[in-house]
Amino acid sequence: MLIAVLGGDGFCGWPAALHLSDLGHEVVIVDNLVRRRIDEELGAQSLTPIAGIEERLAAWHEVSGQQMRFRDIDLAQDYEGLRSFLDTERPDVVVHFAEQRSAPYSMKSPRHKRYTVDNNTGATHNLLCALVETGLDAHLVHLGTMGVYGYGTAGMAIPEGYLDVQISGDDGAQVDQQILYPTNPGSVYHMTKCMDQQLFAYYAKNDALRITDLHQGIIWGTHTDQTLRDERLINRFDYDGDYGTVLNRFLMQAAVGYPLTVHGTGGQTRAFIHLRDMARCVQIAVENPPARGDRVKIFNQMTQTHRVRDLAELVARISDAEVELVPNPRHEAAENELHVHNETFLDLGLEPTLLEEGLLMEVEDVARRYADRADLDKIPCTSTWTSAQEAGVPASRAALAGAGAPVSTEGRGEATAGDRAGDRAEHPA
Ligand SMILES: O=c1ccn([C@@H]2O[C@H](COP(=O)(O)OP(=O)(O)O[C@H]3O[C@H](CS(=O)(=O)O)[C@@H](O)[C@H](O)[C@H]3O)[C@@H](O)[C@H]2O)c(=O)[nH]1
Repeated sequence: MLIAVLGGDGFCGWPAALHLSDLGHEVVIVDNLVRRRIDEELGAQSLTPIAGIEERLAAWHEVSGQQMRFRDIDLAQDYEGLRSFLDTERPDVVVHFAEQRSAPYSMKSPRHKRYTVDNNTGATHNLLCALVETGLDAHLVHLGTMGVYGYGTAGMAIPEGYLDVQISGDDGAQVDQQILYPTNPGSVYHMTKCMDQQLFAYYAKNDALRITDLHQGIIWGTHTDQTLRDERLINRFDYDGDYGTVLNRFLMQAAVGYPLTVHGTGGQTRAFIHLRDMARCVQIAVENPPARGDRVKIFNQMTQTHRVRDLAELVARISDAEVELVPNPRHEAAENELHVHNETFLDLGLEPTLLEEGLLMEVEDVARRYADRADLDKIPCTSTWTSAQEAGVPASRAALAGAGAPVSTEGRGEATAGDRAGDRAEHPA
């Protein structure tokens, strides 16, 4: 198949593009390279030394014989460029990673909030509009987030996108309905992915576009089989306070002897997935498109749930690092449980990479190897969520945790630990 990978120079986009190319697909990367410019803006570099896009493509050609192509298009700003790209190339599949993906970055200032909304919503809507205008029946696979659901669940597992509800009808009889699970974003970034969901639902209904939305958890890891084949193919490893995700940050912090920065009590429970499972999930989604006229297909793309303080304790155990509880810069529930359905990918053959298997290798191979490139001043999270928070106004606990979710601020350690990879029914945390 001819596959356009939008955002194919980024943390998930690059390894996914390599994986699809390795399978023999013809891959065209579309990217405006803005993530590299944001590195300059923040004065923070990837821990790993990433090559320029042309060098990446040349290296991949050298080691694999596959020729990936690159087009520099800003999807949010250059509708005409995007439309004409789709019209000329006529890809079978469009994988859409081309969004600003950091929650802290999206909360830094009014400029960052507006950029994130304009960029993410603009890119997604331009893409949908251009697919309709060009009459292209390409399968659109979008990288969404588990964060659309909010993280508290009222004693139930989060379904894959849709919720069965019963409401009282006009005549008093119960009416069954299936609705999109109510969104409850925790940052401006996460809010843009909620807005994406509505755009997808509308275009699937109105124009019969074929769309798959992957509700992905937090990525950990850096390598895939492909990125390991040559140092010029190495993937990004973000550790800074804006783009570094929690487990990779802990691994890096352990490698440089920096106390592990647990926000608040560390009672936040989140969904996780290894980078290489992400690439495999994208492949599975590409190979299992919805039919024309189907509703948006939604997969929960996660394999394990973990509580932040449990991750810190695990990393501390294997590395002798210290754990430090720091004030939480975010407006989020201090403690939550998280139960998630993810049967669709497991049924389609995903074999999860377990934290227990990959963790040590990640510490040794990546974090320690490139530790001398670290700038410790970039580690603290300096982006705060609200001015009310700075002024000490308490957060609305119920709203933070999710509609109707009971939130305990006293129940540290009471919830069952969430580490059941491969558990097909659900992943209690
Ligand atoms: O040093 C740190 C960094 C983070 N956290 C905590 O760890 C949790 C996760 O933070 P994160 O930065 O790892 O993840 P998040 O901001 O949610 O965003 C990341 O994970 C999302 C999936 S999910 O979290 O929504 O499932 C993706 O959509 C985003 O693109 C990706 O950047 C939060 O409770 C945060 O307060 C710490 O305790 N210490």
